[in-house]
Amino acid sequence: MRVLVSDDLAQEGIDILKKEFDVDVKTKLSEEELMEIIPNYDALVVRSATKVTKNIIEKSNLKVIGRAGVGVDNIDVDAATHKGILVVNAPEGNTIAASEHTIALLMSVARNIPAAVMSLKNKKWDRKSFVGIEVRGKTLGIVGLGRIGKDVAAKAIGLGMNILAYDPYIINNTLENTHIKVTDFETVLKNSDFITFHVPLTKATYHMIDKDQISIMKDKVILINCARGGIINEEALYEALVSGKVGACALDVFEHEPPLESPLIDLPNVVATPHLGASTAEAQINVAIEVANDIIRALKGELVKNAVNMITVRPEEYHEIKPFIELAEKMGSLYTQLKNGRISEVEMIYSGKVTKFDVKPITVAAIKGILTNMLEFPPNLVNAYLLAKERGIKISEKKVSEDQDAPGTITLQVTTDKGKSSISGTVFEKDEIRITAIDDYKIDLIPRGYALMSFHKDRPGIVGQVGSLLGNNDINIAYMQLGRKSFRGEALMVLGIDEEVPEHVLNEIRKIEDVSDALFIKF
Ligand SMILES: NC(=O)C1=CN([C@@H]2O[C@H](COP(=O)(O)OP(=O)(O)OC[C@H]3O[C@@H](n4cnc5c(N)ncnc54)[C@H](O)[C@@H]3O)[C@@H](O)[C@H]2O)C=CC1
Ligand SMILES: O=C(O)C(=O)COP(=O)(O)O
Repeated sequence: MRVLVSDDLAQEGIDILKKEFDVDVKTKLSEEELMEIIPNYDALVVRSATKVTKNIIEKSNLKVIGRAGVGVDNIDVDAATHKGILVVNAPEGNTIAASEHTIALLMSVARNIPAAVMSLKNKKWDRKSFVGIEVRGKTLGIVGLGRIGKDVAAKAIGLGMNILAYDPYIINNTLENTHIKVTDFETVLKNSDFITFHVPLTKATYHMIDKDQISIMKDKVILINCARGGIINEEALYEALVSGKVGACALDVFEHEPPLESPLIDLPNVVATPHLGASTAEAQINVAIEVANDIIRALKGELVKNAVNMITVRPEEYHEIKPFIELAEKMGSLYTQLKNGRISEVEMIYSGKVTKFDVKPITVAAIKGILTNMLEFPPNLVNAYLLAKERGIKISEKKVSEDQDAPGTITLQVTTDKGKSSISGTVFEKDEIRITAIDDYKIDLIPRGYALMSFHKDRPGIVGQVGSLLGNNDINIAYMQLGRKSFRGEALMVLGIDEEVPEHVLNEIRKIEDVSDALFIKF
């Protein structure tokens, strides 16, 4: 397999990848150049410089895109998901680097360090122009209280600052640090002397700071952006810096990088660095190793650690949940081999010990199984959910009987224009998976290899007739299961078989008196 690294990646990561795959490092490629070579690769590793556009993704045969860092705003994740390409990042390796850089920027602005350095290097001994302000006792507003935001808070508390934070997605009582006051956005903007941003660039955060937001801030507020250009509207910021409403700002990131034409960097009250937040020796080694290991896992089909566009399983639960994932996929596949009709709804019902897990990956596996027989290109765990939604299929899940000591069972219930039907399954000890019911028929089917299912009226002789037809065609029966709704009523026969059943044999079975249908199933 081949891996392309298209941005600067620490050698430690490249070495890990090279042990397993052919690795090419080609940086500073244009979109056209990348589009030309991308079909040759199974994996692409980037930082923030490469823009992984829809055009590139559509031309590719990639299985995984790795981001050696946190922000994935340079990758068209939707396009990747649609194509079933896994996106992974390395979210933990550069937290400290980014938060230390934020504090460095904060102190640089507060004490005019860059301008003072330049002045002295120009052989001036000017102490008057660079009188700074102390940060102790001042209020630092933190927008985005994730990994970096929290670490900045801890460091700023150490500097004696008061912290106001805004993050609508964190649960207040999960914060260990009681010195952080979590409040609403407006309160942070109105009451902070310094405001620092640690949110990802998304539709919701794009220009979250514009003219209106700046207008309610304290006069001479100091802004720090070490997260992403685009979070602050640069035009509005420029005006506010010129008018003095914003006293000063420190920027590590810009809407268009490099921002060499940006008038912002020429302003005296702007401290600017060229996207250095993650640029420490330690962080670069961390993220390179983190992403390289996930690329290896992804290309080997193993569980990845940091999936961006796939529901993942907690590593400590992986071994327990894995057989349920396999079972659900087989149940989904069995469903579409048995039934037809336009699917409008899929409901997954969980009971017993499986309810202790986050069951989303199991639901997605069932959807994958269903879609595999319906689509020209088989879906995977990355795009199955999206593809089902695009086809108007409503997906839901519920947990019933949460007795976690009971064996875990799953029921797949599908609604189509022809009605409702269901398949149930369970996992026995030693991860033995079984299909235990199809609609009202109770069975005990091992979903592996091949099976023949015949629907017929319960009467003596049918089993023998089917058996001899198979025997005459040299098809070996491994085991047999019978399920019936009532004595001499409708019945289902399941035969585990070692060979494929050709269509003409199926037709002969269908001609047997009282047999309503016969289907060959591949697991
Ligand atoms: N300058 C640099 O070199 C670096 C920049 N970054 C940037 O920093 C960002 C944050 O990184 P982490 O803290 O590791 O990510 P994280 O995912 O741990 O934290 C992001 C936080 O933002 C919050 N958030 C999301 N939308 C929000 C909104 N609309 N309003 C308020 N809060 C919102 C989330 O709930 C989350 O707690 C990254 O997305 C990346 O863009 C990260 C590393 C280095
Ligand atoms: O990790 C992030 O989000 C960063 O912004 C770091 O970017 P970089 O890898 O240094 O181009």
